[in-house]
Amino acid sequence: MDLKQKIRVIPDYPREGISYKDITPLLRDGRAFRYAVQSLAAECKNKGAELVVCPKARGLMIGAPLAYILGIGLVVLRKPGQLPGEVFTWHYDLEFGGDALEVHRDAIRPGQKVLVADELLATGGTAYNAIRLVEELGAEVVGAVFLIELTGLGGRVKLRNYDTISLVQYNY
Ligand SMILES: O=P(O)(O)OC[C@H]1O[C@H](OP(=O)(O)OP(=O)(O)O)[C@H](O)[C@@H]1O
Ligand SMILES: Nc1ncnc2[nH]cnc12
Repeated sequence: MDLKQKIRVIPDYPREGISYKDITPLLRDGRAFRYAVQSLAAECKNKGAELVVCPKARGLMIGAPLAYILGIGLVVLRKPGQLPGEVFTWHYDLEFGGDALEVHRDAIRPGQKVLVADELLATGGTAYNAIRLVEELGAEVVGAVFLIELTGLGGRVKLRNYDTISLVQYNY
């Protein structure tokens, strides 16, 4: 199945120069959605992962069904202030200002094998910091998995120490 046909490219959104990859048409096509997640699951089923960890909103749309198919747990990294229990906060710098990801302190255990999953890899800043957070808690990242990769933006180089998988590629 050609998944690119199910991804809508919107020029100059959310601002001029950005070529936005909109996955909502793929998500609402049941066959395409299932094919995409099953394909990702097939790529990472032999990694021995015990947990899928995904950053925030859109990562969850891929991370949750991936964890379900693999039969392993799911942990979501949230923006600060959105989790009710005791949290671990990972602060990081982005090109334009700072950001942070938060996780329940007891959600990721030392030594656990983790797949980091997101819907899109661009500069790799988000995935890299998700990985750093996971490692800070003593777990091991066995792969980074994405529905879409923007190959010209350097994400794969930033994640060069990790096995990086993507299903659909665009230059930017
Ligand atoms: O590789 P990067 O340059 O870090 O870009 C990729 C990230 O950008 C988007 O998230 P966004 O920050 O828009 O937040 P969202 O989770 O609310 O979708 C996307 O879901 C990735 O997480
Ligand atoms: N071009 C893009 N389209 C959709 N989401 C993104 N996140 C970062 N870059 C993106």
